[in-house]
Amino acid sequence: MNVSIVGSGYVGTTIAACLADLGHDVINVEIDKEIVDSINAGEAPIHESGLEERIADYAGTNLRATTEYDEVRDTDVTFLCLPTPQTDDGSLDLAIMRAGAESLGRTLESKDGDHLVVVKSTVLPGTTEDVVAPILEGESGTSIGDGIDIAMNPEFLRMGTAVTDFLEPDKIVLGTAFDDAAATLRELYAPILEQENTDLVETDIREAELIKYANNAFLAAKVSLVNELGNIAAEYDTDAYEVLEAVGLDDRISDRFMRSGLGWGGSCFPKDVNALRAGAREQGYDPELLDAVVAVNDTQPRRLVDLLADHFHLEGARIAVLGLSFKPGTDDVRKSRALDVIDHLGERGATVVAYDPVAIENVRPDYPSVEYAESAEEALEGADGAVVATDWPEFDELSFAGMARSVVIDGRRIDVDESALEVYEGLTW
Ligand SMILES: NC(=O)c1ccc[n+]([C@@H]2O[C@H](COP(=O)([O-])OP(=O)(O)OC[C@H]3O[C@@H](n4cnc5c(N)ncnc54)[C@H](O)[C@@H]3O)[C@@H](O)[C@H]2O)c1
Ligand SMILES: O=c1ccn([C@@H]2O[C@H](COP(=O)(O)OP(=O)(O)O[C@H]3O[C@H](CO)[C@@H](O)[C@H](O)[C@H]3O)[C@@H](O)[C@H]2O)c(=O)[nH]1
Repeated sequence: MNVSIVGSGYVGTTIAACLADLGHDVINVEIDKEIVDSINAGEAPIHESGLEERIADYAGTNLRATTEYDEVRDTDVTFLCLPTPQTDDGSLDLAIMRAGAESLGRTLESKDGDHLVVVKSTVLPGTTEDVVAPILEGESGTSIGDGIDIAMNPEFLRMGTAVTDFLEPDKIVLGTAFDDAAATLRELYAPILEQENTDLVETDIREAELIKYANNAFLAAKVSLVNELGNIAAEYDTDAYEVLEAVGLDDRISDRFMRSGLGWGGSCFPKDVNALRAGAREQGYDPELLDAVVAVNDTQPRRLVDLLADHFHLEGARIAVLGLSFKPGTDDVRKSRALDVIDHLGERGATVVAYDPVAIENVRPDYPSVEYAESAEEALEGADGAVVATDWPEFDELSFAGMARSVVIDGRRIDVDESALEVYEGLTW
């Protein structure tokens, strides 16, 4: 199938490479020329396991990138993978979606033959049908259902495991209004749907939109609950990890998303939970539980810095921050909890020396006063204290020997030889 993908960020690039892997002819339409050049040169524009080799394999054959929307006309299906950020008040900002839909609609005005537009971005119920569809109709002069069809197909991949999550998902959700669109998408995803562990959910467009938010709200709430239980466990001087490992044996609860600590960050949970809260309020419902989910999450970085401050004055102290990305396996630092930790340390007058295996360059421009080290050992050298902000596997079994005082506060539960340290404290254990 000939597929175009508008927006080549974390999602657009990953799904383009994966759809090329499934044998489709794929073109990425992206306004950032650096990303376009990178893909066409066979290089991954982001750090994501399994992406580099796929882009290297398919670039120039069945995977291309361009800044020109015109090439969309040679394809049958277009996925909109554009950002849907939050506004200052937390509500969903659709400005980029609107602009992308306008460009796409104008392009489709001169297309012969049918075209399917699929919203992949995370959007609140009603957005696809009441915002995107009218723009497409207005710009193209073609009615939905009569030349252009529209569908909503939310994406559940995670950063760090994006390629395998896309190729081996638990479920594929297809929100459609017309049978033809569902049939086209079933054909596109056929190799994935043939897998035993992938469920197909066929539903209406608005339900598909809400499934994505409900999914993320559930997972974010689970981590916040686990963090609240962890905070309580620490007050009782008990180990939350032991407690929650036992709780997770109940298959109604499951052992996944049970890691307590610094909380959730990233480009999705924060903005999606906020958009759902704002959307609910707009609909006249007060989402008290989701408000609490965010409130618990917001307290964790400060709690971690408070634990450090119990051992010495932070004013003038040299603190190593291990990990900057919002989770291991990615260079994405959007809403990373590590940045909140750095902010709190800065407010209390500490000097921060930070290390991350891949994310430093994404932090440096916004945090010029932070010192950056080339290894964890270098960051720890001479430091008065250290905090673990991201659970990169390379931090397991790390030597803290070079520290001036080995006071280590762990926000992520890495493997540490506690006996070699003056102080080792976990945020929730
Ligand atoms: N990142 C994830 O893990 C993830 C997972 C599932 C769903 N989502 C959702 O997918 C959507 C995209 O997320 P992302 O993380 O890939 O965003 P991103 O910011 O990484 O990428 C978006 C890309 O779109 C490009 N762009 C902006 N305007 C454009 C235009 N008019 N035409 C063409 N390209 C344009 C940008 O330059 C950027 O490269 C969001 O709605 C997000 O919530 C993200
Ligand atoms: O037990 C856990 C699990 C996760 N986290 C944190 O939660 C955040 C999110 O982690 P994760 O969900 O693994 O990464 P994302 O890439 O943000 O993926 C989420 O957001 C995506 C974008 O919407 C969805 O597609 C995915 O299904 C959803 O898991 C990170 O800061 C993690 O450190 C914890 O603190 N404890």
